[in-house]
Amino acid sequence: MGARGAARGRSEVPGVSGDRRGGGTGGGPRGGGSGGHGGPRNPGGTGGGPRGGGSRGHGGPRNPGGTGTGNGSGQRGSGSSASSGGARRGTGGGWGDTARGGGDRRRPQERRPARSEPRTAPPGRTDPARRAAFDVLRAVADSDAYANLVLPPMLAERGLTGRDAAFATELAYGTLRLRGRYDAILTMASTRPLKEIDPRVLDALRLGAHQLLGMRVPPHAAVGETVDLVRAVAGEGASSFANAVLRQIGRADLAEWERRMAERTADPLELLAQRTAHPAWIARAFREALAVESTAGGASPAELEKLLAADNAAPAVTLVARPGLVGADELAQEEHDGAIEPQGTVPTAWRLLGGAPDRIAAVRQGRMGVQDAGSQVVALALAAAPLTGRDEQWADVCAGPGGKAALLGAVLAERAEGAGRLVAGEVQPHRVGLLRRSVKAIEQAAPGLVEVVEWDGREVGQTHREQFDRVLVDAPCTGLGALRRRPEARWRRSPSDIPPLTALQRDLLTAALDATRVGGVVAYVTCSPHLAETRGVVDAVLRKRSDVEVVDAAAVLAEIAPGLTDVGAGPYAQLWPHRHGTDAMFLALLRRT
Ligand SMILES: C[S@@+](CC[C@H](N)C(=O)[O-])C[C@H]1O[C@@H](n2cnc3c(N)ncnc32)[C@H](O)[C@@H]1O
Repeated sequence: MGARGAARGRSEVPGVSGDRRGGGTGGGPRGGGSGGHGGPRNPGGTGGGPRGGGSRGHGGPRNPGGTGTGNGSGQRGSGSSASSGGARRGTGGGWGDTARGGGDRRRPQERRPARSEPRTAPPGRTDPARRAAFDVLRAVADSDAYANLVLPPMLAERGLTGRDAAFATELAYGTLRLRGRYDAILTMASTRPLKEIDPRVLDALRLGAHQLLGMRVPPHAAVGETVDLVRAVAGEGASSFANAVLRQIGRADLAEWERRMAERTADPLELLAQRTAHPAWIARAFREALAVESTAGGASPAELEKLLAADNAAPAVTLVARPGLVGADELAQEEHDGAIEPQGTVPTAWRLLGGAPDRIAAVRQGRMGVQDAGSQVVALALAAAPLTGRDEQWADVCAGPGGKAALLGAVLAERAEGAGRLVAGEVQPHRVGLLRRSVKAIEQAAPGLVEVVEWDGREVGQTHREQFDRVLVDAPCTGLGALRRRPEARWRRSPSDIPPLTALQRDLLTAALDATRVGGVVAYVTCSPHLAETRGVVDAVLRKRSDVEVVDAAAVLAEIAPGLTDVGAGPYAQLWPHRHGTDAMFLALLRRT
């Protein structure tokens, strides 16, 4: 298991008491998000904080790279600022002084504190929204916190709502997401190497850069407020330095900074990675995966750019209507009321049209849930893969927090008419708790159908030898396919995370195959397109076995979601945010022979 899997305890951030455990994933990578692509209750993976308000409408014209500056990563959609988004766009379409309201309009040098003031002012001395964004960045850096778990409780505890909450959310998430781009610009604008800058000052500079280049905050406000923040957290000397650097950044627009980046960076991939704010190793891994998974015989640079840009845009909130638990009439009524619309390609998927998901009764009751459409369709594919003989004993080997288990349970309840059993196992105790909550509605509709267990999935081959007809391995992975949901995730990962994860993934897949009866089907799923975690794992396991055949995943997907085309070269399927509007889910379907 990876290093970040462990529980992370309570927040030490001032004014935050939220749980930022993130959950880890065994492989830890996805943290709170790990069930991200699956979990109806997955706070980390589904974005947090006000949605909509900040995300739409302020990336715009100043962002020619097209990478957007979407705010929250989306799936949760608290709705608290959904309506404020339009208002915030206001006259200039940016986050101007007028939109922010209040605040000291004097020039930075006119706002120097009196000599008697302490060098480090207490929180609250600065603009509260900017201070909140700053504290989130510090929590991410210092305590390995997950931004989308830290920010919402911080906003609540500090009484930041509406526009201020949306501003803080966009500022924190946008800065975290685009950190690589801003660091490249800061390197050019600063007289000091970044590694010699006080980390607190560097985070504030990143926030300032995002206001200047990504949020269309008027330069005097972006610079002045950030300099105040630096003064409050690091003292007068640091504030002069910050003032000089931010003024330098404000002298050029993003297009000009990108032109300067291009002058300094010879490697086109590294330049693209910088412009789209991705670590170069991730951009390279995506390029390789696109090349292998492309039916057109190799990915074009333009397609890679689209993929990287898609990571920087907040995804729409997608809901799952769990079969048998939500009727067509009820869905039609919600659609008629303007609450949802069909997602378009995945039959169970619905797009939330604003507000918080729990405004919908079926969501409150667990009959619907928040779940990426890609997560839905891979679970549906396991349920639809052709199979002869008995079809009532199913298992989900890595089930927490339970998004896919709930969908599988609903399908099985409909299909098996009382005879079915879904064993949903998870290794982390607190995720077992989340899993129990996720399947509650299934339990009510079909008592006894779902059995939730705490287990190490690597052992199911021995403990449940050849018992199951269908088995899901939704493996712990790097989560590189869901970066759009987790602002800081791309900077946390490193290539060294891959080997321990792939070892775990191979073990889990091997165990799942051993736990499947002859003729039964296993779905191996990751929300990462990294070839080492996808084909690499499946091929390595298949090389060691002669009792497995590959089922054409694209053909199964074509049956259940005909609109979902271009899913790769086969026999596996790879979904992509820029092609399918889903997380980058990988699916392999394997039959025991
Ligand atoms: C990708 S998540 C699963 C998401 C889930 N299927 C859903 O849709 O909500 C992977 C899960 O595997 C769990 N895990 C990691 N190592 C495991 C192991 N050895 N046995 C069982 N579960 C494990 C992690 O704790 C994590 O909850």
